[in-house]
Amino acid sequence: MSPDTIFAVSSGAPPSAISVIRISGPHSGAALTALAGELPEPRRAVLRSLKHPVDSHILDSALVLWFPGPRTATGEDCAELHCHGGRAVIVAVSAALGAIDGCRPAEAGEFTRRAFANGVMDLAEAEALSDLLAAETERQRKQALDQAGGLLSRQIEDWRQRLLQGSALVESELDFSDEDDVDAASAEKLRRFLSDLASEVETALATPPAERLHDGLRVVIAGPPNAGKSTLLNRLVQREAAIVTDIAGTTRDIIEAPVTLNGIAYIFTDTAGLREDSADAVEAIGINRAQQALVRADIVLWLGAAWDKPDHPALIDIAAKADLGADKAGADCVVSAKTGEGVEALISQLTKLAQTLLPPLDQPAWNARQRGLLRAFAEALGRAQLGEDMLVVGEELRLARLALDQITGRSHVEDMLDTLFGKFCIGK
Ligand SMILES: Nc1nc2c(c(=O)[nH]1)N(C=O)[C@@H](CNc1ccc(C(=O)N[C@@H](CCC(=O)O)C(=O)O)cc1)CN2
Ligand SMILES: Nc1nc2c(ncn2[C@@H]2O[C@H](COP(=O)(O)OP(=O)(O)OP(=O)(O)O)[C@@H](O)[C@H]2O)c(=O)[nH]1
Ligand SMILES: [Mg+2]
Repeated sequence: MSPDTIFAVSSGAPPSAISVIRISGPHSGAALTALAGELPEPRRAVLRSLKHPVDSHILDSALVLWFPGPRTATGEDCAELHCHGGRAVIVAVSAALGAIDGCRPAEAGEFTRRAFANGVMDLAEAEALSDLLAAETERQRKQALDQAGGLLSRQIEDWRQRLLQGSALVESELDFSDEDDVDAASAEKLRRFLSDLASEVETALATPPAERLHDGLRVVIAGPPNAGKSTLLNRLVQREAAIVTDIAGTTRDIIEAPVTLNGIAYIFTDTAGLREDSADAVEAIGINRAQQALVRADIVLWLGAAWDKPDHPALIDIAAKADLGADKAGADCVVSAKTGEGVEALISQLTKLAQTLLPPLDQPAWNARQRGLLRAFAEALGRAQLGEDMLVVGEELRLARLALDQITGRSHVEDMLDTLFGKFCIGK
């Protein structure tokens, strides 16, 4: 049975200057003809009056495009109506489309789901497209655009091809195994081949997770009471996110403020001042939360004494209240949140440190789902290297390939499709 033809507003919320209504499916050409007259030349915008297919009253004057399949964004016949972006225009044109046989409004993510089903993009590319739509920083945009263009998928394809070569070696050993024992030299060659592959996967797993890039690096500001933590937070996020007073113990709860600096997304966290002897029950709970935040931090901005520094691999040791001449030997950064002195230098140190904690540009960024499958891939490769029996080795290589195929969605992904495509907006 041929699929429905779907349509939706693919541009932003009305009212807007222009509204793009996308149509995809086997009746796209008929729908376009019904509203706009004869089909224009493929991929050429033409100005047409859109008319209601039943009573011929004019709905809008619009630019329309015709994209015959299968070389289209969804792999199906597609059409676009670039209408005026008023609500009533959209309602009228949508009603006219809905009245055409076989046409119905699209569900969230349904265009992209069809692109995936028709092999226009694989699952990793669809995930990256979702990231691209959510991107708010320059770094997120670059990463998602590269990955939507196949950066990660090409890596998977390379590994997959090499895995197939490994499987072919195993097959040829199995073919000859009745003549002789498995040739020791070729078994060794296979092992080396697989261990090279496994070490590349380990390198990929050692890169920082994609979530850090998308959710923002967690920067925790910590130190004793009254150190100037909340003042620094407010300075960094350029608003009064936290209450500042000269009373020690002002901040009690965790205060989170998302901000973008130099194209990198952060979540800054202000915390209660750390002290051992708090008599106040509320403050004591706050201190406990501060310690938990420190454990989860990607980066710590430390405003306390050098000897009291928490043990954290990514920490910037700050001498605060520089305008008071406050001095701290060996500090990484001297800052006055009050006057702004040293704040630029702090931000550039932070940027440098952040670069080391984010997935490197020009390399795939692996999300939690993909990392889980990479681990399964690496484990199967590990077992294959240990296998003595070529039948066992062959089976492990098959499992390894299955893990790769789940990353790109070649197999076994039905259960995650609704979750992924449901995240898209209608019209995508
Ligand atoms: N107006 C409009 N703008 C848009 C989209 C769209 O669908 N419509 N896109 C929707 O997401 C994005 C562009 N993505 C697209 C991806 C592939 C094809 C496509 O037709 N690909 C064919 C032919 C390419 C060619 O002519 O060179 C192919 O790859 O075979 C079109 C749009 C962003 N901007
Ligand atoms: N002169 C000067 N005073 C500062 C500076 N930063 C903060 N202060 C003052 O120090 C006092 C405490 O500042 P806060 O930012 O509330 O300190 P805090 O570390 O958040 O304190 P708690 O929330 O109690 O742990 C306030 O009176 C601030 O105005 C600074 O750079 N220079
Ligand atoms: Mg505070």
